[in-house]
Amino acid sequence: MYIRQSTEDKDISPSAYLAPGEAWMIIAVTGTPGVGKTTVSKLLSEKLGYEYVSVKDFAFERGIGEMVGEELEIDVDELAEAMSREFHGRDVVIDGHLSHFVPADVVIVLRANPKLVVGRLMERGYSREKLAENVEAELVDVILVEALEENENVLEIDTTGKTPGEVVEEISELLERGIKRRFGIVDWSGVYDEVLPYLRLGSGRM
Ligand SMILES: Nc1ncnc2c1ncn2[C@@H]1O[C@H](COP(=O)(O)OP(=O)(O)O)[C@@H](O)[C@H]1O
Repeated sequence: MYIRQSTEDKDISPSAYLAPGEAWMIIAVTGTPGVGKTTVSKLLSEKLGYEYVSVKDFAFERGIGEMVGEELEIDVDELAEAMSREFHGRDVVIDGHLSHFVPADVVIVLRANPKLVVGRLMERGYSREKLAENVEAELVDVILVEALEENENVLEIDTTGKTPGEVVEEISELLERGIKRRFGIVDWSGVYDEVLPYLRLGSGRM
């Protein structure tokens, strides 16, 4: 199991997100599929008056990546380059589980109890394998760890038991307070047994 680092909660002024002279802000919203990225990103962009951009649509429209079966496999370097170029000088909320690979002023990592992720992905008709892959990823903090490797400014938000509006309020408040880095706020080890039947090791295929 992933060994959690201690929570950091640093108070820094809001302007610390932006380099001197920059008046725009790029916010990346990432997380495991099903945690609520699209719902929260759209609401957040409305509240802030920012543009909303979906990584998937952006990549598809510009021919970044290639179709593998029914899925678009996105080249993250190409994505990061194209987004940096296009979003220079614009206020944007980027929605997608690859958004943390794009240069952003802050990365919001949404988290949700893996039990919720199971329910939402089953509803979407995910295959057993894709379901397992994603529930495991949420359980052991895969996206959070990647985001921390990619960006200094990472805010982890637990959406469990909250409405999308409450999540957006929490994000706005952290941004207003100028909090640049906060993580280590969830621990899913307690629900491991309950989601075990949905994991790859639970199906004897490890
Ligand atoms: N606090 C919350 N934040 C975001 N989504 C939530 C929340 N509570 C329930 N939901 C629901 O969870 C689902 C998340 O779907 P979606 O936003 O498409 O996730 P993702 O983009 O991460 O795959 C939606 O049906 C949404 O209404």
